[in-house]
Amino acid sequence: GDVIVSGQSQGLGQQCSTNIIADEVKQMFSLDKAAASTACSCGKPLGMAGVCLKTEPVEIPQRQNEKEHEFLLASLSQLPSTSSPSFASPVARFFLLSGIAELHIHEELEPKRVDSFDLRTTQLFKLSPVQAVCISASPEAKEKTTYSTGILVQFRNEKECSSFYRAFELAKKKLSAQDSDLPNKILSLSKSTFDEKTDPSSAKMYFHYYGQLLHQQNMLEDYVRTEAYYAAVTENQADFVGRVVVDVGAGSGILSLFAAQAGAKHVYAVEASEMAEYASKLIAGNPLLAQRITVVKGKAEEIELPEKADILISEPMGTLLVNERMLESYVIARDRFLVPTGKMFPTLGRMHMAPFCDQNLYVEIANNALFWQQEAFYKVDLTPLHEPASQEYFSQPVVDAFDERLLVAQSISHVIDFKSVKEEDLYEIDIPLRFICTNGSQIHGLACWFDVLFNGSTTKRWLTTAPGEPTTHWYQVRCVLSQPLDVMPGQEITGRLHMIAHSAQSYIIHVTMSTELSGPGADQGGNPQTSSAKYNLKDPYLRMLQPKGFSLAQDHKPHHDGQIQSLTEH
Ligand SMILES: C[S@@+](CC[C@H](N)C(=O)[O-])C[C@H]1O[C@@H](n2cnc3c(N)ncnc32)[C@H](O)[C@@H]1O
Repeated sequence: GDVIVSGQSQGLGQQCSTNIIADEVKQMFSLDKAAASTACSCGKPLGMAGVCLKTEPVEIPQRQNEKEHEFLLASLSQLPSTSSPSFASPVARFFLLSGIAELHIHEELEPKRVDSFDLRTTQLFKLSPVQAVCISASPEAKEKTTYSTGILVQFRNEKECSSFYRAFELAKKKLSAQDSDLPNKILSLSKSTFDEKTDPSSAKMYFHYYGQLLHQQNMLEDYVRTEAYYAAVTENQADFVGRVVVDVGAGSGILSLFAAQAGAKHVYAVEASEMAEYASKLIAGNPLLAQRITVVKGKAEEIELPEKADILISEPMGTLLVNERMLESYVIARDRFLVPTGKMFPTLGRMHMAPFCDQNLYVEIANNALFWQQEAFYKVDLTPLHEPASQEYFSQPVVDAFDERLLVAQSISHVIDFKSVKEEDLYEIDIPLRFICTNGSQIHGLACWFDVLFNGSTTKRWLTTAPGEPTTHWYQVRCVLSQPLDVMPGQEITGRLHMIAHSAQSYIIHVTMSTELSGPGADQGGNPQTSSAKYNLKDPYLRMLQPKGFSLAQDHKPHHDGQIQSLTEH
């Protein structure tokens, strides 16, 4: 599914402490890699605040009622500071006692002088694979909800950084478990990967959207989508019979119900929004299946389940496959819950790209900015804002269903294998482009769409959002260039699609396309040209012709009678 919301949320109340910490971190450091280039006297590269720290993880044997994880550190100092390190040979120790979880820092040979951080109000931010900053609320600052104590940690390598990070998360998790009084072993951690990388107001708006039945209905009524899932599950019953299933982002619970219909032993329907309540209601209303489904309200990154899953089912796709950044939650759920030999439905996704020619679209976008060309708008000259307005319009990815005949080259694709992709791989997606133009025309930009594969043991099934196929609620996406390119038949176009994830659960997209001098068409007079642009996938231009564009797909009737409609097979 996809949430297409533009603009900022209003009146979402007070920011949570996570945001306050994140803001303070941003104020304390410019998070610019170039700033961290100098070296410490010990020869290690320095962090942005000039701290170098070595760690040697040492597991301390468990004592009665006490668990400790200890790290030997090379050096460490407080932030913000340019002063020399506050400890010459510091040791970091995670101290856990009933109801207390603290990070203790002390001098290696002088254990009595301890700086302690209460883990309830302490956050660890990874700045890079070998660098982290630890920010804590000082007691007097707590009332003012500001965070003032910080240490910057530079690790010798990724492994040591990860092991410190894991010990930190473990200590917080243990604290949470101690505090938690929830039944069914369901506990929420104080802070998760999701919270760390997501702007709270974006998350609030996102889960509010999915908490509404009308938006779940919107997805259920996309029969191309729903039929594809139904068919993939039903045709691969062997993958579900007697198996434990986790439905990641269950929404209304529809996929959990499909899995239970296919004979799953038990399904955990994990849903973070208020929709979890409705899912429980819907599932309870289907009593033959209900006894094999448990709704777990919470984020896939945070909830705990009593057993591992044999199969994950999910619909985490957004516009251009990756919008909403829910694929990351799917991958995290894989790492947390799926047995190593487990299956994922869907199993992989492909992004497809091709250059297109669409003069009408180009003129329409250019005309949107014409308003700002008025020289006497109530006697005010608006023209100084024409150029920025035009840039703004061209920075919106266009979402609509277009005629496949507008494509001027064979598409290329980029595969994301959900079974093996790392969560971090989705933070930045860099795709080299190379096309051979089939006809001479103007190129107005890059068209993109996606498909996903359900690699069942019995049947392989694709769900596609390609132009020319029945339209889905994802439509297609086009990045329009303000400077079109002229091409000859057979001419080569090269370039790059570079997508960088941001905390509002979406991506900034950079597109560069160039015509080459070489190649068969080049000798027919084409000039080398380059055009590039930047788009925010969070802020699309919704250009669907009908309010429910995917009604084009209504020839795929809802499934009522046990018959499976035939869908596109690749
Ligand atoms: C695209 S909808 C799919 C709903 C349902 N599975 C279906 O196919 O109709 C995605 C759902 O996942 C939920 N969701 C998104 N991120 C989540 C996360 N990290 N943990 C749990 N639920 C999440 C959303 O609230 C939303 O209901």
